[in-house]
This record gives sequence, structure tokens and C-alpha cells, in this order.
Amino acid sequence: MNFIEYPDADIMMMDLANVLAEDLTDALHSKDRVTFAVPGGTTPGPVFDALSAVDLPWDRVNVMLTDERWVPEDHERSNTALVKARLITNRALGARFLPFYAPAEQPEEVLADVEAALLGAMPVDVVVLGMGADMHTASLFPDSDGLENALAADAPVLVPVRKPDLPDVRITLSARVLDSALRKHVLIKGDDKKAALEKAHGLSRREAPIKAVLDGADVHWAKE
Ligand SMILES: O=C(O)[C@H](O)[C@@H](O)[C@H](O)[C@H](O)COP(=O)(O)O
Repeated sequence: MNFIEYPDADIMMMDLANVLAEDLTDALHSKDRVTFAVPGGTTPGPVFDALSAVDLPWDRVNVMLTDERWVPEDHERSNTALVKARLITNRALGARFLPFYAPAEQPEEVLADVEAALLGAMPVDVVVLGMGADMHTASLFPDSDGLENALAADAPVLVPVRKPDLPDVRITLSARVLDSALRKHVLIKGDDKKAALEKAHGLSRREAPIKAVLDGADVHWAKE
């Protein structure tokens, strides 16, 4: 793990957008199409804004989430809506978005079809991940139903996750899929998340799921 500290969050967001543009360009030198996985949440928006303005062959880029809340795209908590509004726009409008959500009460009803549509885009070439102060990443939440499956060496590509304190069911790329990405970036802000990352080193993957993706990852941190 490579920990990179920035003087402020704005500089971090711009720098990460530039690094991601380089990573995607490098990946595109050796593949016709590349796959880019991005998180939802409140942190990555400014990176998406900056990256969407970069002149890349976006029509050769598959974009998918690291995880999604099981809600329709018009729901305020939809990560799909966030990515379509702030990343797949401007010069990146031509990127191909591969959705995780499909109209069904529960993800298990459509999981096989959703996952089948992703297989052609595997493996993930470049991934950006967030992290919570509880040391979750994507939707790999400690003490959640689905975590064991999502952490398994033979896990499927997508895993449903449920936890009583989550407002909705989640669907997440499994740890093995996230960890196998060629380039891994973790984007975090604030002292609480820095402390959580330090605490994670002494814990298991079940207690601190972020540990499942840290080998070889660049962690980008700014105070605020
Ligand atoms: O669906 C999501 O919310 C994200 O994919 C999730 O994994 C996020 O990255 C962390 O929860 C951090 O969220 P913040 O950036 O809002 O702190």
C-alpha cells in the first residue's frame, strides 16, 4: 500500500483525476476495451467532474460501479445517477456504462442476468474505491449478511449485501474482483478515515474489509 497525503482535498481530486487518465491511457495501449470501476458516495464527485473533461477514447471504456444501492436510477441514493451525472458526461459521454441495478424487488431475482452482462468486461483494469470510517469499502460492510461470500476466494462477480443499519440492500463487486484490478486507488478524506485505515492494519479482513484491496493500492488522503 502506498499512502499519498495531499495538502488539501481539491488538489487531491485534481491529481487523482490526472492519475486515472494516465492509468486508463496505459491500459488502452494493450487492450481494445478497458474496464473502470468507480464508487458512489459523497467523496468522488469532484474526481468525476475533472476526469469527464479529459480527452480519452472513452468509447473504448466500460464504466461500472464498485457497488450499488438496490434502488432505481431516479432514487436520490442511486450511485448510477451520480456516475451518469458527473462522470459519463462532457468528453466521457461515450463511455459504456454497465449497470448493476435492474427493476426487481430483490437483487437475487435478476443477479444471474446482471452478472452475465458484466462477464465480458472482466477483469477490472482500474478501480477507485471509497472507504467508510467503519473500514468498509464498496459495500463490503463488517458484520453484514453477504460479507463472507463477498470475501471468499471463489466469490462470484457480484454479491448482494444486507445489514440492518443500511437503508437499502446493496450489490457489490466481490473482494477478489476489486483486488485483482491492475490499478487500485482508495480515495479518502478526513482524520476519522485516516485513523480507521491505521486501525485496519491490526484487524482481519472480516473486521476491516478494506484490507482485502490494499495490497498494491495507492491510498489518496487529504484532511479536508
Ligand atoms: O455506495 C457507496 O456509498 C460507496 O460505493 C461506498 O463504498 C463509499 O465509497 C463509502 O461508503 C464512502 O462513502 P463517502 O464517500 O460518502 O464517505
